[in-house]
Amino acid sequence: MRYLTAGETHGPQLTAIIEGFPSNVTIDFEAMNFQLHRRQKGHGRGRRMQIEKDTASIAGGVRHGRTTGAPIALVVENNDWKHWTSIMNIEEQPDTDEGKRRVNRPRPGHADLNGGLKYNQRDLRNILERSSARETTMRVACGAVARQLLEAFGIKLASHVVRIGEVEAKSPQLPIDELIAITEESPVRVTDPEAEAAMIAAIDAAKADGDTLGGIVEVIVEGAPVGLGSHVQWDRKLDGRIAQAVLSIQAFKGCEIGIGFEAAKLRGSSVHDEIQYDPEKGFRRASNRAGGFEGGMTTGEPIVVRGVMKPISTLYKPLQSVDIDTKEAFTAQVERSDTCAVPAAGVIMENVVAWEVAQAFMEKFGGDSLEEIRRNYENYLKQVESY
Ligand SMILES: Cc1cc2nc3c(=O)[nH]c(=O)nc-3n(C[C@H](O)[C@H](O)[C@H](O)COP(=O)(O)O)c2cc1C
Ligand SMILES: C=C(O[C@@H]1CC(C(=O)O)=C[C@@H](OP(=O)(O)O)[C@H]1O)C(=O)O
Repeated sequence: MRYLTAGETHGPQLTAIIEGFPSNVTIDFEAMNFQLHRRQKGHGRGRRMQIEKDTASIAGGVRHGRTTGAPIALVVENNDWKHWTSIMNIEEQPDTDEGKRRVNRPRPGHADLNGGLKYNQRDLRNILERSSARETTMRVACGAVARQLLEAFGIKLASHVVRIGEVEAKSPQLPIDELIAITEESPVRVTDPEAEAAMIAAIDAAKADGDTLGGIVEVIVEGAPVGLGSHVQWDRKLDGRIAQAVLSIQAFKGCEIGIGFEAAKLRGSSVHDEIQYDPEKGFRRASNRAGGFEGGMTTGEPIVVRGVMKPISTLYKPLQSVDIDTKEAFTAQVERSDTCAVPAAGVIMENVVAWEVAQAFMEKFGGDSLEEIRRNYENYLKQVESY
């Protein structure tokens, strides 16, 4: 199972094609679009999110509400395109820099300069348009389709914000449905009201200073069976693949599985999860500091992944840069921008993790139709139960 995305942030639309998705999965369009809606929320986003009302339409691979096994084509239209039609004109460009809204003063922290040098583009907008996190709309749409397959097997995902700037939220050990219900109501996706107020104040203060903030989000996956991923080859280790997916989200610079970096400080006896056996439930762990992984395979305990997002690179009080034409020192270009997108990024992370788990699920249980996957899955569960 794989997918590719295409499209520019201010172009007409974003597109994705999913290949290898099984047949006979009922697609809940409302649930898919709910994920896109969640991605648009969160305190600290810029004006763009008021312009867009993201909904995905399906242009292939689904008939009468069910997948057919054919590639699934997804489209999200950019409402903002109407304001950018001449600037983004695909066939001919206006002659003036102003008409093109040319970018020639690269923003430190963004893809502008590296992309301009690498692709030999003197208008850095040609880099900006594709490097923008607008692209994550399609990653969320694909993840939202993948999680419908996971849900058919009782696998659920949730996320919450752990940190924004200096403010840390209490990390609750709540049942997953409760975590989902509370975070959905919070403008910064936390369950801790004190931290919520402090995070909102920190975002507002950064905005007032023309500055930005990053943070940490945690994703939890419940219900994944033991044995997704594999120890036998480096690129089959599911924890490694999840880390790659997380680090590929724009502005993500770190990823932890379970207690992650904390493990460096502790002795083995305080890190590893002791093994127990329950005649009813089978093999279990006394704790889950490993975050649901050993040897690149799921243990059957919840998967716990954290991602670190750096502060947004575009500053309304810009940092020092260089004009690529004159080579003179100049302040970086200012584009309309978010102050903090950590809450939205948590939703993105949830959906990219969903994709990786679904892909590993497909590798393990194979099958072209939902029925075939279910047979394989149930047989495997019997094997594990009688082990
Ligand atoms: C949800 C989300 C929203 C973002 N919004 C902005 C933004 O408004 N302005 C900006 O400069 N960067 C924004 N970014 C980050 C940039 O896209 C990212 O820093 C850039 O593509 C360079 O990639 P890198 O930071 O991974 O190296 C956002 C990232 C995410 C995940
Ligand atoms: C459009 C989205 O995020 C954008 C990500 C982004 C960036 O540089 O990554 C810059 C901003 O773009 P714009 O200048 O059009 O407002 C954000 O709004 C989105 O998340 O859908």
